[in-house]
Amino acid sequence: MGLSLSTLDTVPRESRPPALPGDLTPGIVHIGLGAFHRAHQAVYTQAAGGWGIVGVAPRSRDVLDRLRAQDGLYSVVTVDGDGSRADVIGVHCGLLHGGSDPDAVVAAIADPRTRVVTLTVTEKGYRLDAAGNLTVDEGLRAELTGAAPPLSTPGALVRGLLAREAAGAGPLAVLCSDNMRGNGARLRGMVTQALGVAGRGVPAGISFPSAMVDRIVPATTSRTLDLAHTALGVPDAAPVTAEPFMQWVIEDDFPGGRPRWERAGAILTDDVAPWESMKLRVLLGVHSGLAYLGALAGVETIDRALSLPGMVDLMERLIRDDIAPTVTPPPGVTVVGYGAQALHRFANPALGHRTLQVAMDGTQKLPYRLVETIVDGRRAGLPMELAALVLAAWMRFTRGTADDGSPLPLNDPLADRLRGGSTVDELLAIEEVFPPVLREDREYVARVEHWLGALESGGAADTVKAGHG
Ligand SMILES: NC(=O)c1ccc[n+]([C@@H]2O[C@H](COP(=O)([O-])OP(=O)(O)OC[C@H]3O[C@@H](n4cnc5c(N)ncnc54)[C@H](O)[C@@H]3O)[C@@H](O)[C@H]2O)c1
Ligand SMILES: O=P(O)(O)OC[C@@H](O)[C@@H](O)[C@H](O)[C@H](O)CO
Repeated sequence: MGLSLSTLDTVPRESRPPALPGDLTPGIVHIGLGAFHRAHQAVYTQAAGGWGIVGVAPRSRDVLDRLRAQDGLYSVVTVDGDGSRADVIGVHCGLLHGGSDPDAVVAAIADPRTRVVTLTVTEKGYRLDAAGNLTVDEGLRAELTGAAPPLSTPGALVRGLLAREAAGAGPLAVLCSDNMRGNGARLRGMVTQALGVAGRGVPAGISFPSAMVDRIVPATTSRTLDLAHTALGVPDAAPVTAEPFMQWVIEDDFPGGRPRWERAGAILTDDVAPWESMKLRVLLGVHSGLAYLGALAGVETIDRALSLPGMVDLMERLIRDDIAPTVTPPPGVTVVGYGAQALHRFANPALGHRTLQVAMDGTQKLPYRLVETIVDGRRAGLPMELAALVLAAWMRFTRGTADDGSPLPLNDPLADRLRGGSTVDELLAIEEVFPPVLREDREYVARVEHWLGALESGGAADTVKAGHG
């Protein structure tokens, strides 16, 4: 017998949730039942108390079926060098599959009890280009105009918001929990454009707060299953692993009300921007650097990439010399201190966060993690030397082989175009990723070419060890 309501009383008391899903009011519809939502927003919402989440799996049914078999229960296994603990989360009071039952998703968004819709659908799920334009093909147009079932995220949101308006179901906040620059404004832009295709405007009383979300949550592995089983005494088929650290900074704009997320330490503010740019440029810029350099060096996990000789020094210099001058931190925080904390978190050996997981979807991630940093730094007259190395590492990564010749999978929506583009200029010409000002900066292009050459001739490990081009 696995984890479920009927076995919960066999689970150690300290691991049990404070309330059961059936006791909660379904005030949130969350789209994207991935690992991050389950270890972050669900944890905050459980601690807030009273609010239940209707979880929507937009595509694959795998996690949904596992959760349904467990009455919505699963555990978060928090790991660090000192050991692990498991906490059962019991906050999902409804579970829907968007792919096979899109009408149920529309009905949930239109339900007057719903006051917040949240999303973790990865950057590509929003179907926006770098400039924030919605990519509308025939299929999406049919979804938005009601000619086809709303299977995509824009489709589900538009049909749900229109049904909600028709039902007079009241105000609502639509909250993005994905890593994206200006995520509230981008989501508002996406919904506005999508509604425009349907010939409609954004209904009154709908807000799109910005948020910065942070917790390292690697993909679940068999080790996660083992740790959860050991801690709970019963098998859990849907656990997630997470680091102890978690942070959520949210723009406090919830016209229909919200859970008391601050009970679990969330920061409610009127200005998320400094938190967001610090996280995207420092933590995620460095994360991507470790992922590409580490993958090229044949290193499987982020902590092992950080332990390559010279890597800590290189990342500290990247933060101090290249990234920090482009970031205005929130009051009371220093970028270098924040960066040191990020490096400490990345060094957690128990996370097993795979370099290839962090490396995926590079064309979606690089603009806000690295490219905008480089453009700002160059505009300020800085050399941006180590940022050029990270960019060169991504370019080298797109060639599809590690330094020892073993294949590296290129998991990216623009993969076809990347395989074709082999020179620095050809890659910098991908306008969805790079603005013209970067390829026009010939001195900088030469720097990137120089690092790419160093990576190709000497390999990533030796290039990092040397620490200079
Ligand atoms: N995992 C982390 O450490 C972490 C931390 C902070 C933020 N995030 C954010 O959360 C996102 C998801 O991370 P995760 O760890 O849950 O990944 P995951 O692979 O476990 O889940 C991805 C989710 O996105 C959905 N999805 C993927 N492509 C989609 C598409 N085209 N349309 C609609 N839905 C789509 C999937 O159905 C799934 O629910 C990340 O992309 C990031 O923006 C993750
Ligand atoms: O989740 P992704 O694929 O967008 O990015 C991978 C990681 O860089 C990211 O998830 C970080 O672990 C996370 O953002 C830390 O809060």
